[in-house]
Amino acid sequence: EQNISILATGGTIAGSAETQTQAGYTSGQVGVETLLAAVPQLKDLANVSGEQVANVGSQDMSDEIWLQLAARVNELAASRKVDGIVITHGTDTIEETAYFLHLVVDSDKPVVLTAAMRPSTALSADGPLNIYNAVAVAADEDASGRGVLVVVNDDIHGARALTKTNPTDVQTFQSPEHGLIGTSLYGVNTFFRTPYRAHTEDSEFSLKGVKALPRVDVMYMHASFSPDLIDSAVANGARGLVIAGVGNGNMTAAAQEAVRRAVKSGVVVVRSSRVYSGSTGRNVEANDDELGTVASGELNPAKARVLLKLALLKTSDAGEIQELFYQY
Ligand SMILES: NC(=O)C[C@H](N)C(=O)O
Repeated sequence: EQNISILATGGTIAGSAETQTQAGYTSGQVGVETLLAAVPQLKDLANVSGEQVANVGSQDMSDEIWLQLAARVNELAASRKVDGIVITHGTDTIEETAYFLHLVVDSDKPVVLTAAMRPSTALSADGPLNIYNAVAVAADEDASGRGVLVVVNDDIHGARALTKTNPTDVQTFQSPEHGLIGTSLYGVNTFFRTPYRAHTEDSEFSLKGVKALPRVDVMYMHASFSPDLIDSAVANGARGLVIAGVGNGNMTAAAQEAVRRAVKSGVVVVRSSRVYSGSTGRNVEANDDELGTVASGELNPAKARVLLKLALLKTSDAGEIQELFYQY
């Protein structure tokens, strides 16, 4: 029998409300033992054990929790007694945590995140079956080597691809560029593909000796953007900035001037897009060669921020960081 460790971090999956039928609720209320007790069928899949790492709504996910979680995942994955790991998480930032772990976990054992859109107390709560499927994927040898996965609503997503698309819909997650890694139907898994970019064992990123991550801020572009926000982020210690640009990572002329100032002061600026899908290309409308900026490719602003934080642990050279954005 496979041994699966479950690390709980909070989220709606651990949320609770006063009644079964209300929209309002609080995330991160219920402990890991209660989550597991709601799915007694897990014993048919694997030998599971639970640990509470945090209990927050994932809007409060932080660098500190990421570092703690990554260290624990790497420790468990290195143990011969652990075959796979499941992490319960909020949906709001699951794509960031999943991509972070995708880059810093040094193991080919399955690491599977799961979540829910309805709190644990709701009518037709989606958490229990999601946990069941996540454990089934984590216990599946065929899941190994596919990077960090997110199992929700019968779908198996890759960490790099998935994004949340709706604030309330149970079917909120999509992988718009490359589609699903597979499906899990009542614990029966089908795999379609393996992510093609480098990850986990092949990733060059390591958190050994890292006590804190560099500050990277996201600037959301729109008509009449206030460029002083960029200067302010730099003055307050940002080492990197991600522009959530309009269209192909575009920004106002005044924002470009502020970006030039930021780059001149040694801050690395990545251009991504506020558009839901597609790729922000180098030198398309904005001239990255001339601005000294980096194009994010398919990474949305939140994920570009994750990669930039890790890249800045290695280098502040925009050219080298562009290469990392092509590779990961
Ligand atoms: N559905 C959810 O999990 C949303 C919640 N705010 C969270 O991310 O923790």
